[in-house]
Amino acid sequence: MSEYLPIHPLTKQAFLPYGDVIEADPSTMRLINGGTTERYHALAEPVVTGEPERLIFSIFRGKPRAFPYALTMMERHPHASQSFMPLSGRPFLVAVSDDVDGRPGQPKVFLVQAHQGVNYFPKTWHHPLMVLGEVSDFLVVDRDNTKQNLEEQTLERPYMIAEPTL
Ligand SMILES: NC(=O)N[C@@H](O)C(=O)O
Ligand code: NI
Repeated sequence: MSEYLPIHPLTKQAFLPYGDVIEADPSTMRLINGGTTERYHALAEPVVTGEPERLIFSIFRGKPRAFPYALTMMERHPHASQSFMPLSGRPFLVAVSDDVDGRPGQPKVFLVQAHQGVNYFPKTWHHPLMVLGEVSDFLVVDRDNTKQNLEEQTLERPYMIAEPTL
């Protein structure tokens, strides 16, 4: 029987080794436009290395995952960050791993609230988008020419995720 992984709330601190949390953090807020707009400044920094140094915006329309869900693989993007910001007002799941001699270690699972997004650092092992409940759209910033920026690895053993209580 595969091990069930706990689902953690997403916090900046907990996600620090893996990427940025994109949310309206009051400590980053600056009033602009004559006080009519709150700018939550520099929440994450998209990065790209290696030709073509081209970051693009895309929309991912993801289908919901069925639970209990088996994590059997992880991926990473060596040459760029990758960010996901929910557009459909629903939470989603992310799973990330430390790198262990070039392979993904045991995944950590986080519940991302509808007002939060994530920006994976380059080379962060993560599972492809995991949507909850209904088809959901996400604004994605990552590197063009994804085929040369994708490394996938099967996990040494599968891990299970139970359906999160929202
Ligand atoms: N392959 C692709 O564009 N998507 C994945 O990178 C993902 O993290 O969902
Ligand atoms: Ni990815």
